[in-house]
Amino acid sequence: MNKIISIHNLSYYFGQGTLRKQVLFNINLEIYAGEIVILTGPSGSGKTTLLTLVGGLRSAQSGSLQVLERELCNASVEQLVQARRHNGYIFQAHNLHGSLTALQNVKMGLELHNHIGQQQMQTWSVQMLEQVGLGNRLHYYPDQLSGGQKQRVAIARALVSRPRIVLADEPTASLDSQSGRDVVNLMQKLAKEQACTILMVTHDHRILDIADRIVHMEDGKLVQEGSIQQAVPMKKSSHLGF
Ligand SMILES: Nc1ncnc2c1ncn2[C@@H]1O[C@H](COP(=O)(O)OP(=O)(O)OP(=O)(O)O)[C@@H](O)[C@H]1O
Repeated sequence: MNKIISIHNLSYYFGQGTLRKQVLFNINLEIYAGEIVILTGPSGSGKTTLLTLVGGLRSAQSGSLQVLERELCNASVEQLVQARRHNGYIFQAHNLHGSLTALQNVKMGLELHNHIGQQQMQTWSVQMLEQVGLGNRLHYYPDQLSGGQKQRVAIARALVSRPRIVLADEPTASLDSQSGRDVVNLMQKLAKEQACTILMVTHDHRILDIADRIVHMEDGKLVQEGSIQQAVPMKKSSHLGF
């Protein structure tokens, strides 16, 4: 299988000088093309930090983090911007622009891709909103949509550029149980159709079954497989990429 993300002895520190604090310790993990990997663990264990490093939203100081064969550890700002072009992001708060319609928000997902013409952007964005069941809400503003609908717009925005990797941080946290289930089912379906890899942070045990693999973090470290099985009920087998 094709390795999409390859992490070796990765450590991360926040702050400088006497305020410097290590939050990730020697992380080792491999993620393959088309996998859905869920990161779980207690609050403060480093899940979001790891997700943002993989997403090129910050750069790690030590070890190796290769995403699509690019080294992101100690990467420059420009290298991180380049790396982000291949990613779609979905966050807990949908982060839609309140002054833009659903369609305009989805088009923003194509903003970095300047080789795509206006007409193409329009067509792809409409098609993507139709795929998430919002073809009849193209011109609605976020305020006029339910929580689940807003999150579906966020999914459409993340996937419209057909990213190789989708990074999701607590995508169901603000949703009721049914909307949360609908949202992850949709992510799973679209990701499989587009053959993209998903790395998702969640505390929501109701959605763990969509994972091909569950990775558990504690105190900035990935913990062993045995501990994962004790920590979270799983419907599918899991293993760490050590
Ligand atoms: N910008 C920051 N500056 C300094 N420390 C930070 C910063 N962001 C996070 N931390 C610290 O890094 C550690 C890991 O935080 P992180 O947000 O990655 O954990 P998490 O597992 O995602 O937690 P949660 O489930 O609550 O979101 C925590 O101790 C946190 O306080």
